[in-house]
Amino acid sequence: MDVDHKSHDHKSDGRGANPLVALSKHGQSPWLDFIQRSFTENGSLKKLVDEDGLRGVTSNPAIFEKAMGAGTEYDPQMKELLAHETLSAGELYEKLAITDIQATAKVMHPVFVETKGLDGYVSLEVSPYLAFDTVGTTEEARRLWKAVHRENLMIKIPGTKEGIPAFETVTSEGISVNVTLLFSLDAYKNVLEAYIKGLEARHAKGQDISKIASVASFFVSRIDGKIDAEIDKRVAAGDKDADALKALRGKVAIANAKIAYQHYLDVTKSARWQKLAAAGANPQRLLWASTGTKDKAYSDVLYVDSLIGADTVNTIPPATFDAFRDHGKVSDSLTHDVAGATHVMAEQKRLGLNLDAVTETLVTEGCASFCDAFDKLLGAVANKQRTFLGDKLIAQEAHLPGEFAAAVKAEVENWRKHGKLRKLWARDPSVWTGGEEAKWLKWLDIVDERLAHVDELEAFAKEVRAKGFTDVLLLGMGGSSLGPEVIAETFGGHEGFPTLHVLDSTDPQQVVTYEKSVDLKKTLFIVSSKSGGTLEPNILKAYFFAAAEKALGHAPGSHFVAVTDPGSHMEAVARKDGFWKIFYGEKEIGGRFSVLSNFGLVPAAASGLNVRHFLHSALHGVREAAASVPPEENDALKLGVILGVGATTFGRDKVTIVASPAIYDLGAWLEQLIAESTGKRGKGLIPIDDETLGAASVYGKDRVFAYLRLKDAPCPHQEKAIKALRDAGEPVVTLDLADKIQVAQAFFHWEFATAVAGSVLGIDPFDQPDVEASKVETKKLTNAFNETGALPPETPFAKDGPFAFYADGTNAKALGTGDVVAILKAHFGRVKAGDYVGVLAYVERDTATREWIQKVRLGLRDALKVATAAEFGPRFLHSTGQAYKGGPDTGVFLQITADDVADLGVPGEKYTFGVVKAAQARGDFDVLSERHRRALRVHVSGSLDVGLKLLAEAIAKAV
Ligand SMILES: O=C(CO)[C@@H](O)[C@H](O)[C@H](O)[C@H](O)COP(=O)(O)O
Ligand SMILES: O=C[C@H](O)COP(=O)(O)O
Repeated sequence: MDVDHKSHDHKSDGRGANPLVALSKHGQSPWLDFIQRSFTENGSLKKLVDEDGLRGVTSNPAIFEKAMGAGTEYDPQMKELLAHETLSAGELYEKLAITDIQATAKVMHPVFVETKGLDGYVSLEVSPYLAFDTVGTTEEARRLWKAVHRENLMIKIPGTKEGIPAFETVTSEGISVNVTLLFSLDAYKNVLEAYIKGLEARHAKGQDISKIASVASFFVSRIDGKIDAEIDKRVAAGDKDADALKALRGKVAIANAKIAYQHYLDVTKSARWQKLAAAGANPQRLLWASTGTKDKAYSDVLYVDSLIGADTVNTIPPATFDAFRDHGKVSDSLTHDVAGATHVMAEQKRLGLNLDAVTETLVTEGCASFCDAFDKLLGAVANKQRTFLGDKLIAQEAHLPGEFAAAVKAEVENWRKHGKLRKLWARDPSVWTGGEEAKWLKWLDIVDERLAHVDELEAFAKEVRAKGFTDVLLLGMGGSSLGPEVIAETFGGHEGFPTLHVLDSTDPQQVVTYEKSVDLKKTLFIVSSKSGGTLEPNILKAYFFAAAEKALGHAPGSHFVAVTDPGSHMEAVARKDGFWKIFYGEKEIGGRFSVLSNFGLVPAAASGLNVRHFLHSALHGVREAAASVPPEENDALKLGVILGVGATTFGRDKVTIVASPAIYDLGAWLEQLIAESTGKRGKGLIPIDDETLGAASVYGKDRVFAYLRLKDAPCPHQEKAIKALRDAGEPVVTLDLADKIQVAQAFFHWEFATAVAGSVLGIDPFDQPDVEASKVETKKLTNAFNETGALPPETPFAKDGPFAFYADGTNAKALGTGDVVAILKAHFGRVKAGDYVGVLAYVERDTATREWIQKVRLGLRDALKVATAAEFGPRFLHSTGQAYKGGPDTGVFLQITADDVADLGVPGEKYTFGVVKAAQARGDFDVLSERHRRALRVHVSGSLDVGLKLLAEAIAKAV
């Protein structure tokens, strides 16, 4: 086509009638099967209307793919849109397409007016992903009809089994439709029937049916493509019917179309139709689509020349349009030799060419190829979008060894081919185990939802500031504390706002340390518990409520805020105690997916973080992971696939988190997300956080490194070590954050990746069966304490100096009764390649103990060449504890408990904080033992400092 706007060289230039113009004299309207922005804008389209009698335009996903997929024509609008809105690739595409459709509709409108609504249409197709979804198609048709808002629009709906009822419904609502992808006579008959029914329904309601137009797009050339190929195959194989078969070459598609037209004529003659016609109904014309010649042996205008008839449309691709202008032959070909067409149809049947099966395949293939084109198109849009947004987005780059990369590619393609990403967003639990997953997916929408209400959080922030609090002390565990902790550690203090502290321990000393670090009279307490029933936040609330009351000299409710799910026990407590405010969480979001809900946002706002800005960054993460961003371009999905495939195919299940110092605490949140979501039923990922990077030689072949780098403040040691790991062929995924605020984006990115990894692993990422198990064991022990005034007695299997050793029978037998070094040697001697060691310390988590545990774990890693986890109880129980108990049986655990220097009472309870912590450690240990894990507990008596020093020395000697 003269897309370059060259002058036409056709018979209207003095060499006779333009065949395109002549078509209308035979009742056929030539439409153009093509759209491109520049073609519309530069006047080329109008020229076709003026000179060639063009009377309509059609588009489809493949056409838009060609238009938008390459070049820069659409860039200015993309940039303009992205400057004002945060859009997914699908939303962006749709806006571009609608602009094109509206511009085209404007050019075609005079035709619409002139032909009194017979022609002048432009078609826009519903998403090809919806081809087998009646409800989705119906909704999308309504939405696009409204969004484009042009009387000369036709919405294109595929004529599949599912598309036809949608077509009938929207016809009855007054929407003009082009039913596409029709290959078989039967499907066409059903479509025409649906059209009539839709009109009848509307007419029965007394509504106008005269403004509805419709065409049925009957595909032609693709039929010959398939049938001819079969003919050629059989002829080449020496078929006995070779001559008869050859006689059908290039004939079946046209014969099929001619017979369809006969059906049209019959129906429009019927009394039923005449009744509608009398009420103003327009017939649904047949539109010949796929009319470009594919086989060079045929005339390049075969599918135009042969299909001319009254009340029909031919949507002609550009090259064929030009060819027809040049040498098309106009006659009433459609009704010519119908008997011959009937004979061809009978012959194809007799010769077993099986047109029915062919047309069925063509529908499936047609839908699939539009999906492929749409994937390509959206991929191109997503790519551009990423370029235009630049630094506003986290940049992800994966460095994977060849085999690993190939397996990831294959799994990503599997997601694309099976539309799994769309299923995930459609909350289809079959993405995981087909269980309860759909009930836990509100985190997918929470950013949009919270942004819509962000002014409430901003008002809260203002009030907190006005009240002059100096500190905010958040009391909560796991999902209710780790997000706030990342916010506190990453963003620090804000001028004029209180400092945020997060307490997630029952260690009496740690509770006291926090109490002393704040001014109780000027502290805002945030009691944070989704379920509202978790032991720790309840007893911490009891403790600090009493302490604040004492300090203030009056009921301290006005200094307390609760964040909890509606209807929880904590809500009742907050009401009873006159809390200043209660903020609600979403019941359909699990704790570890709750950071972008009020669980993260309320403490963020209270500490002065700009929550609007924060949520806006998170929104980029949401849009980047959207259903419309094809898997290959969808970084969050790819990250999940890398983690899942790494574990399932390559035994690389230790997700080693490396984060730049300024965002280091993200690892603590990630640990919970990854471990609690995936570590169950003997499978899962084991997150390894905060393990200072070593040389490649200290690692086994069981790691995937996730490097979260703050672009302008990377750590030189990490940079060097990561480079060395990459060079050594270790798998490394780097996520570059241009700004700390992108921690918000990282939250969503990882939530999404974790959900995807869960799917690859074949588990439900939203439950936590083994966390519950140790809560139950703990409860039994605290109940026993309340009844008897003591925890049930226990006997060590060995003792050495300040150390007493505990284990279940099997473990104790394996470890013997030697001295501390011998026992530890036996314990760590059980570590094999691919295992990990967990050091689980139930002591105060402070600088000294953190340094101690780091030193110990690095010593273990370097000596044993395995991954190590360094955790503090009871905090990790609500985090990695799930995977240690429920995940792969590759953990070797050293639990450390100690005498408490001083204990603290829990108001209203017999037990103390010390008792609770001891019960938690024992509950944890009991479940580890029950699961036959390799677990040893060492209890340190006397001075903790001395005990830990001796223990470190013993460990060093043992390995
Ligand atoms: O369905 C309509 C118009 O209603 C067309 O846009 C239709 O999609 C196209 O003609 C075909 O997809 C083109 O098919 P083909 O030439 O690639 O076989
Ligand atoms: O991760 C969740 C923790 O177990 C705390 O649960 P919660 O928010 O219901 O108190």
